[in-house]
Amino acid sequence: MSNCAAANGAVDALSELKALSKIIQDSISSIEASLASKNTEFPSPYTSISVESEAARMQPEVDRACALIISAAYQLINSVRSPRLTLIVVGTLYTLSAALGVAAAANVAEVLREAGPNGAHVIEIARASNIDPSKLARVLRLLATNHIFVEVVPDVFAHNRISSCLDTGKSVKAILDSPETKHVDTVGSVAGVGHVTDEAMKSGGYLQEALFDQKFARSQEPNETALNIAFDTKLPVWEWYEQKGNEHRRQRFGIAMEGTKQAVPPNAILEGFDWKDLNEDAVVVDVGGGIGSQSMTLAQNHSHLRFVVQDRDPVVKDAVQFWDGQLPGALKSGKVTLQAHDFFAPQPVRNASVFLLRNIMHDWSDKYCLHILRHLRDAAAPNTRLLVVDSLILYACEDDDSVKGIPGAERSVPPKPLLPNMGHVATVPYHGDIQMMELLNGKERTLKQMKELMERTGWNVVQVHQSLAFSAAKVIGVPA
Ligand SMILES: C[S@@+](CC[C@H](N)C(=O)[O-])C[C@H]1O[C@@H](n2cnc3c(N)ncnc32)[C@H](O)[C@@H]1O
Repeated sequence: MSNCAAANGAVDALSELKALSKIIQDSISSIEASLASKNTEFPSPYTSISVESEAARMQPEVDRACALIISAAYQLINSVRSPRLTLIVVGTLYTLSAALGVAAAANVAEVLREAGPNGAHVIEIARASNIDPSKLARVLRLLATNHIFVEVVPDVFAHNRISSCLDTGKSVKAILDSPETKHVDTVGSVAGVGHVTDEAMKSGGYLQEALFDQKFARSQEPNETALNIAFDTKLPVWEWYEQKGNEHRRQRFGIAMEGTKQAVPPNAILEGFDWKDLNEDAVVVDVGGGIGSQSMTLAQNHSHLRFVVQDRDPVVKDAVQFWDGQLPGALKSGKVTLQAHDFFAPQPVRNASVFLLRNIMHDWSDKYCLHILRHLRDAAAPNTRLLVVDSLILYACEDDDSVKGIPGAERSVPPKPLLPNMGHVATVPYHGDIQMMELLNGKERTLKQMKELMERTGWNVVQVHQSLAFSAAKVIGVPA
């Protein structure tokens, strides 16, 4: 058809399919070579997840090859599948999110772990949550069809590698005895599934209404969003979390932030910034630090640093349990301080070596980010550094206007015919972008947009650390 974009070189269809499959084949060969040289194995889809079994994927060259395979394979699927069918598949993807949410809420993963490798009949699985087995079977079958769980024989389900990540590690009895503390002392990825398949997905159902509403459409306010329509509230999400009846959601969200570490190399915060070069007792202020999951990783790896984790008062209270459980003594020793602080008020810490803002800028529209950054600039000493950790969004096309000249700002270009932003493998930050819009009128930004906000508030960008993963890119600023 003549009115389709002639983008990406517009080669003939079969040549494009061959180019994509060559990317896949070359990447598999590269994985094979890397693993042979390090004597490691690629994890089977039928083994449970563990830190050790993810070792292969943690090798940068394997990670890069996996990224190319994911993008090329997804592009290949969309090239060969009927386009009308693709729209139906994408339009009904919410059923997959809903099914995942049900499986997590019904503690299916914990039941199956306790049942062992042969799995369990759906009647037994459903008993633990007292839900209808025939309906649960359909939910699990949709998931198994999408490679989450395995249907071993009709109506009998067992774990695979992906479904094993839905396991909190707690016993079914412990969860049923205290459902409200299901996520406490877990790695947080199941809490993350709960967050995205509950308040986030439900808000997403009202995105059209929010974007076409005359008042909400161009709003920068955090309480004029799809979430406000979905949950019939006038409160911004943070205050809504603090309402009676929402305690479990607030606590789950805090633990879900700990879980975001699992979506990237778990120690991603350690990379791209010279933490070890900071002086003994240098103060890192984790602004809007949640329960302090990033500071926790830093404290566990850099014992010479001090941390002030700031957040809203109820979150700071949740944080005490987290620190006492994971790093006993840190609070008592004074190495770590938890502080209730509103980042729209003047910053009380004036001797910070680092102001860390992780997953904060993306929560807020430009108007509010400028306030946050100005308060930090006002409290900065000459040698204070601002470390913004967020996703950096790329256009889905080539971008001649991108930032140049700052160390780390240049991006490598993927082989054609992959999209310049790498396509599907980089999709999570784009999901996050829409999620920020639904929940808060926030957004993920390009490096150029981030740099502009920092410069308008007296911060010069001096270094960038790129990452395709969600919330793992770093932008480092110094006082101008
Ligand atoms: C997306 S979470 C990020 C948490 C943490 N930085 C991390 O990456 O794990 C955003 C945090 O900002 C906090 N927050 C929201 N409004 C705030 C405010 N006005 N002052 C301080 N913290 C706030 C929320 O309670 C939440 O913990």
